Amino acid sequence: MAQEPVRVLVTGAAGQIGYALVPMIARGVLLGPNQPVILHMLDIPPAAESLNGVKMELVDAAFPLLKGVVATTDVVEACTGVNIAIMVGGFPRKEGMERKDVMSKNVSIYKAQASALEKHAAANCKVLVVANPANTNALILKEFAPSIPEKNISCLTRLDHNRALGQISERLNVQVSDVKNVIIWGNHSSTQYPDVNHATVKLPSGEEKSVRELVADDAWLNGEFISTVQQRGAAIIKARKLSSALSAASAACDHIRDWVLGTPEGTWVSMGVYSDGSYNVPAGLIYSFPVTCRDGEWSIVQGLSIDEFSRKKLDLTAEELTEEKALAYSCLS
Ligand SMILES: NC(=O)c1ccc[n+]([C@@H]2O[C@H](COP(=O)([O-])OP(=O)(O)OC[C@H]3O[C@@H](n4cnc5c(N)ncnc54)[C@H](O)[C@@H]3O)[C@@H](O)[C@H]2O)c1
Ligand SMILES: O=C(O)C[C@H](O)C(=O)O
Repeated sequence: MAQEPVRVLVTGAAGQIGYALVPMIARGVLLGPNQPVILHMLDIPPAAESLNGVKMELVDAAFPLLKGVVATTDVVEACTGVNIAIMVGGFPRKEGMERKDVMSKNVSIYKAQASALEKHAAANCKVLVVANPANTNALILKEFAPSIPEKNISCLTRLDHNRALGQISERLNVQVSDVKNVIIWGNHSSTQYPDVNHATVKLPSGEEKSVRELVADDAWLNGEFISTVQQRGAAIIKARKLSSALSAASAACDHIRDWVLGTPEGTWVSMGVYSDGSYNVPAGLIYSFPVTCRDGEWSIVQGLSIDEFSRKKLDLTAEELTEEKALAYSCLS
């Protein structure tokens, strides 16, 4: 029997992530090759013509899974009936800025769009915030959409997770698909903590070995590896004069696909989710944790050992998120 189409909202769809993301969604990268989709694309009036151009290209691409396109500058029309909302709309940082420097422009967008989603999205809509500062925008969206369950609101740290996998794969000269269970803790910012203490590599023999053992260079793992992942967004901006787009779009698809369809047995991924106090992270922050997903729900992986070095890093990034929350409220008032 033919499956009902899923309605997927992309805000900021005329921007550069949007341009990379919408064809991925229409090709089945988000929800699999058998799931039809209807795309809802939102942008602001100055971008309306460009948004219409993206719609024309989607029609011209004749994607078999794409059953309809709504391209609009009306937030209510954009949010109506959506099952998945990927919130990319906002302003990116430029070279030399930290992500929280775009806070005052972006948090107000998330306050405004929270109520449209709350009132008009389908029940149980899953929300992924991509726009920076991603954790704090997601928190503001959550606080101004109190009837959306907190388990349905997340932010993107999968890009950082994938960057960490990529760095380990290059260092060990192994396939990226054979590396798993890195963790991004905390904020999608330069205080995030990319942690390899539980990560493994599958060897050609089929045996799984710890990344720390295989790399055998703690100075690199505790130093350059961490700073490379933390600063990768800035390195891309320096090189491209634009922030990451194709890798961000791909990571957004990975995030939603695993959330909806489940993580493979024995594998976890990183998602920014509402803290319940696990690992002594203050409750009430949107913080990146290791999670597994099943039946459309994520759960934080419990019981991982945290050494003293890691503890300090988990706390530092939590402190930054607490400060960002206060800053966000001061921007809104
Ligand atoms: N979390 C991550 O891993 C990650 C990765 C890359 C980029 N980002 C962030 O994603 C955001 C988008 O990046 P980009 O490179 O696509 O930027 P972009 O400037 O190319 O596109 C952003 C789009 O959002 C639109 N927009 C602005 N205000 C809006 C509103 N109120 N409603 C709807 N649309 C609105 C703009 O008109 C523009 O078309 C930035 O904040 C960037 O920093 C996050
Ligand atoms: O770094 C940025 O500002 C863009 C994005 O958050 C990234 O990590 O690439």
